[in-house]
Amino acid sequence: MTGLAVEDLSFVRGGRWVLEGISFAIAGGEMVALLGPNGAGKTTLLRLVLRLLQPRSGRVLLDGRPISGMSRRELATHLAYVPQGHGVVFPYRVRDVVALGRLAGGAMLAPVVPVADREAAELAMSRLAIGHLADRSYATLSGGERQAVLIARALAQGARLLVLDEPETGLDYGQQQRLAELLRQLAGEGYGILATTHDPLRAARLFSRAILMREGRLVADGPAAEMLSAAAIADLYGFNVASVRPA
Ligand SMILES: Nc1ncnc2c1ncn2[C@@H]1O[C@H](COP(=O)(O)OP(=O)(O)OP(=O)(O)O)[C@@H](O)[C@H]1O
Repeated sequence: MTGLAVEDLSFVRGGRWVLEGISFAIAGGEMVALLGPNGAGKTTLLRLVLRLLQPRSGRVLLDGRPISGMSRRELATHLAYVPQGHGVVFPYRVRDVVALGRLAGGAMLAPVVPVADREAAELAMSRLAIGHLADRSYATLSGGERQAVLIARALAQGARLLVLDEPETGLDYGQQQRLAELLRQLAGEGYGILATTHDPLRAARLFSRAILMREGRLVADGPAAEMLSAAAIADLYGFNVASVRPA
């Protein structure tokens, strides 16, 4: 199948099963939220999908091919990662950070960035409406601006599956709305989207599907509005349903 498939994935860390028997698939056009309490294994799962960790058993496939047999370059043509914007910060110009997305796809480090790569970077910046930031230092940007730059970098990469780690963290309300609109548009164009989030009420509105994890296991997978009912949220995070306010 096209898209991402995770098959019976398990991972052991320090003699402890951190993930067990995780299976799901994401097709182009799907917007999938990954939720679960702290320590549920969400980051570990993303790192396995990105091949930054090796599973104890099971496998990850992209467009039907196991990622274990792909070169880094091939992997980057299928899948782009948007980390949290407040990680390590380099004092590069924004246009150079976005152009780095092209390097992931195998463009050569050259004194002059090839025209096609420069154009892909410019297109991605205009898509995110950050052209005015092109010559600013990434280190001086706000959290929301950094998030937009990292998404532009992922789009410049050309991959059709986007994996985002808590993309709304640190964004104000307006920026959250703009991010939501952009993700919807991308899904409408056939991008597959997998994002971790700690906000089930927003996830229920924004995402078409939700995957819920607890203690290293997948406990539910289905339409977001259905999976993230007040009762389901209370059960997942372990508190009284009466304290969940409607969205
Ligand atoms: N580097 C590490 N060394 C040892 N244990 C780790 C390490 N990273 C994560 N863990 C443990 O693995 C388990 C899964 O962690 P993971 O970070 O995947 O969870 P998470 O769902 O992403 O949590 P959070 O919502 O807090 O980010 C947890 O029990 C965590 O303590």
